[in-house]
This record gives sequence, structure tokens and C-alpha cells, in this order.
Amino acid sequence: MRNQLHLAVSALGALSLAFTGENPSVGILQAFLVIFLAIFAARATYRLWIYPNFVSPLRHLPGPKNHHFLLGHMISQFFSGNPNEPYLSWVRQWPDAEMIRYFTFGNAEAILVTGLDAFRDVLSVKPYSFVKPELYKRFLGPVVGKGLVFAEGEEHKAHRKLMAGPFALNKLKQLIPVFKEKAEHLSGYFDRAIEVDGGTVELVKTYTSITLDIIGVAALGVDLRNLDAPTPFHVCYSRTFDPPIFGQALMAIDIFVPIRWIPLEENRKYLSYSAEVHRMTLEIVRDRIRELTDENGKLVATERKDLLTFLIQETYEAENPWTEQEYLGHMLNMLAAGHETTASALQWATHALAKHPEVQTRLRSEILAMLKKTPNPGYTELENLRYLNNFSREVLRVWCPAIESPRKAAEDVLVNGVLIPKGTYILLMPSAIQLNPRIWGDDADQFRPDRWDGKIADAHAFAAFFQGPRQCIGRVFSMMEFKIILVEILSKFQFDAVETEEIVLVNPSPLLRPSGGLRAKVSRLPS
Ligand code: HEM
Repeated sequence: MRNQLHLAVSALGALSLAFTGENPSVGILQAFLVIFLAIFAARATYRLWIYPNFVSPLRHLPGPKNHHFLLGHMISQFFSGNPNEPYLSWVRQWPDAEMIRYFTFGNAEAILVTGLDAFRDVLSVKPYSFVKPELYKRFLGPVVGKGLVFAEGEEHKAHRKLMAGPFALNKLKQLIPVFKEKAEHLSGYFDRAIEVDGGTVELVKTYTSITLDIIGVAALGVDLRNLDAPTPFHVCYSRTFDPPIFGQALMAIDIFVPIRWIPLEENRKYLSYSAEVHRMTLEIVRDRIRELTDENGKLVATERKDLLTFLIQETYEAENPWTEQEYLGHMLNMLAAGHETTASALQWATHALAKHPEVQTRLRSEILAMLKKTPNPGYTELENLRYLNNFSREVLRVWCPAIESPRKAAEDVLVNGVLIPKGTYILLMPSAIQLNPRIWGDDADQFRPDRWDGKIADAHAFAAFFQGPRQCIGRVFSMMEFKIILVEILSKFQFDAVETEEIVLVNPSPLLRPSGGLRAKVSRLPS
């Protein structure tokens, strides 16, 4: 300790000598420092002021100016209380814009896509000129898995082609009995809630549990049965996705600065819960490969009908079996992308039914009329329910589950005629399209299922699942699941509103989620 102090004092002494000019190295050191500071100041001035205001090809785009010189507009986002804000306010402020320029972390320029032409360019015309940003992969990758969600370029194309098999309509139709059985299970749960609690049901927990149960059977072929009592799988899963408030703060910081290595109790829990989800899913993958193949690595016959089985069959039949880690990545994708999203849609759908009794009555009449003719409806009968189709799309338009998906320009690329420099951060938000008055009219904010009877301007105007080669591969799966559940519960139950306070949303959040849950009162319809 004494030696270290001595060293520190000597070093300080040498430094002070250098500054007082009594040491010959003073000139060099001073010159070095001055040059270093000058370069730093020049670079900072160029980056923070000259480039964005006088050089950037994006400088002519409209957008807010009131940003922090280092954090950009992140502060307004974190304190807005709504994960769609301040972006939706900007959409209203610049209604004619195709793209809005704002600033993000490090005062880097970012683009919010707000018009259909720009949205089409990014998603459908030049999808592979954009990649998912590294920080987004680092933040979500450990939980969501690589799979399709984080594959890029040629690898994405090849995997998407193989995944098309398991998600083909003829395969998905085989999952209808699973959806129906779980929908009936949900009815049983509502009946018990009526008996025990007078029918007040917390929708977030209920739908998250039932959709996790469905994806468990439909994707992994394993019945988790979380609705009755949370299983270890559910506990680990929800603790990684939905941590307590301190964990949420760490999650938000970790997007920009890696902090999971810091030895904090909350970090330790996050890492161990997500490792446990990986371990349990990998075990299922290993068992399934063993079950489906013989000692020569050839497929054997099976009665199983789930996405993992379909995927293993597809890849083996194409003589291109994947590694365990690749199957694992895709199954983690299914779990993450495939249950909270549909759960969110069901929560807001039930909320809409409770808040709009006239919509509920009309939808129920359509469903009961169909059930009278076809008590056990299949895919076609469900697709032919016109009002149910309108209702489903309107729920996903107004309360879109996915808040945002970022992209980074992988090269210099033209979007709607504007040069987007390589490396620019692009924010794709379904709500910036779906709640945009220029696209949907002055009543864009209103919930009005009948609007879907009119002509919709452009397929890209419905942005809940995106469009193009990276659009949601689970779209048909989730819509089937959503409709089967609604047909089941609307034919048996009445939903009434109990929420009187304004709903507070979790912010920031990858999904549209009410903070503190969302309740409705459920009662049995007279038979
Ligand atoms: C209401 C329910 C759902 C919504 C709103 C939704 C929304 C989306 C959106 C917006 C994307 C594009 C993300 C991007 O490109 O950055 C996406 C991709 C994806 N979704 Fe969904 N999703 C839903 C349900 C599902 C289900 C049920 C599954 C699986 C069973 C699923 C699996 C996936 C996968 C694997 C991708 C990545 C596709 C690719 O990059 O090629 N999703 N989803």
C-alpha cells in the first residue's frame, strides 16, 4: 500500500513538472494534449451539430428538434408513459410525412417510418438491405433464440423456406383440435372463476397462461398445463419476460449498455431463469430427435402433430437435418413470438367486447348462427365469419400487440427516394401506420370493426404482422387460435367492463401490455 502511494505521488509529481515546464518532455505532452482535445472537440462538433444540420442526406426530413445532445429523444420516450409515444404525436404533427427523423442514443440519427410507400420499400421491396441492430439481438437473443427472428440474408431465406412446410395450411389445420381442447379448458377456468370470485377475471395472466399452454402442445408437443397452476417452465419464462420493476429498469438499460455481467441479484435471477428455459426446451428437442429417428438417422413413423415434429420431418426429408442448437433457436422463437403476442391480442379483444356491448352482441349472434349450422366448425367456417374477421383485424389495428421492430440499413439504400446512409437506425412501428389518420382517416383512433367492410387502401396498411419476406410466419396460426378461443368463450359467456380507471401501459415494453393487469367480469349465458 505504502509502495503504491509512493508510486502515485511520484507520478503526480512527474505530471506537475511536465506542466510547469521544468521537464524537457513538457512541450511534447502539452502539444499531444492540445491536439487530442482539439480532435475530440472537432469530431464532437461535426457529429453533434455539423453533420445532422448541414451534411446528412436525412436533414430535410421533418422531425422534432428538442432532443438531448447525448440521449436524443430517448428521454421523451422513457417518460411518456406509453410505449407508442412520442412517436404517435409526431405522426399527427407531420401528417404528410413518409418518414420522420429523430435522434436516439449517442445523438445518432434515426428514422420513424410513417407512410405506406416507405413502409413497403423497407419491408417488401428491399427487405434484405436492412438487418436487425446488434444491440436488439444482444438484448432479446438470449430469450427469443436466434431462429428466424434473428437470422439474416441467405441464412434467413433458407430457414424460412424450410419453415414454410410446418406452417403450411394443411399442417396448421391438424392443430385445430389442440386449439379447441384448450379453448374448452379456458371455459372451465371461467366457470371456476364465476363460482369462486363472482367472475372477475384478470385477463393478462389468464390469456398468457392459456396461450403458453397452446404453444406448448402445438409447437413442442408438451402439455404444460399452466392455466391451472403455474409450472416451473411458466415461472422461469415469465420471470425473464416480465421481471419486477428493478429488473425492468435493468432490461431497459441493457438495451444500450450491456450490464448483465454485473453481479446483482436481479441479473443472477434473469440469467438462471433464461438458462433454465433453454435447458428444458433443449431436452425436449433432444428427446424428439431420438423419438423420430432410428439408429441410422432415418425418420420413423409417428402420430405426433406439433411444429417441432413437422420441422424435424421437413429438414430430414430435405436431407438437411439441423443441429440441436438450430432446432432450439426456432423453438425458442415459437415460444417467445407465439404466445405473449396472441395473449395480448386476446386481452385487448376481451377489453373491446366489454367496452362495446353492441359489438359483443353482434359478434355472438354471428357465432351462434354458425354453430347452429356447424357445431364443430373447421378452418373454412371460421374464415367465412365476416364480422369476426372484421373484429379481429380491428382489434389488431387499434391495440397492436407488437410495439416496434428496429432495423439498421446494411448498405446505403434509397427509401421513398431518400438516401438512407448505411448504419442508420430505422424504427418500424405498426401503430405509426395503423393509427395514422392520413391512412385510416380522422377516426383512426376509434374502434370500429365495420371499417373493414370498405376497401382498404393497401395491404401494408394492416401492419400488425408486417408484410414481405420477414412478415410473421405465425399469422395464420395465431388467427386460428384467436378465433377458436373467441368462438368458444363468446358462445358461452358474457363479458362486462369493470375497469373504471384509465389504463396505464407498461413502458418501455416490446408488447402492448396494461400495467397492473386488465380485468373483466365474466358471467355464464343462459343455456
Ligand atoms: C397476434 C399474434 C402475433 C403478432 C401480432 C405477431 C407479430 C409479428 C411481427 C410484427 C413480426 C415481424 C417482426 C420483424 O420483422 O421484426 C413477426 C415475426 C415472427 N413471428 Fe409473429 N406475431 C404473432 C404471432 C405469432 C405466432 C403464433 C408465432 C409462432 C407460432 C409467431 C412467430 C413469428 C416468427 C418466427 C417471426 C419471425 C419471422 C421472420 O423473421 O421470418 N408469431 N410476428
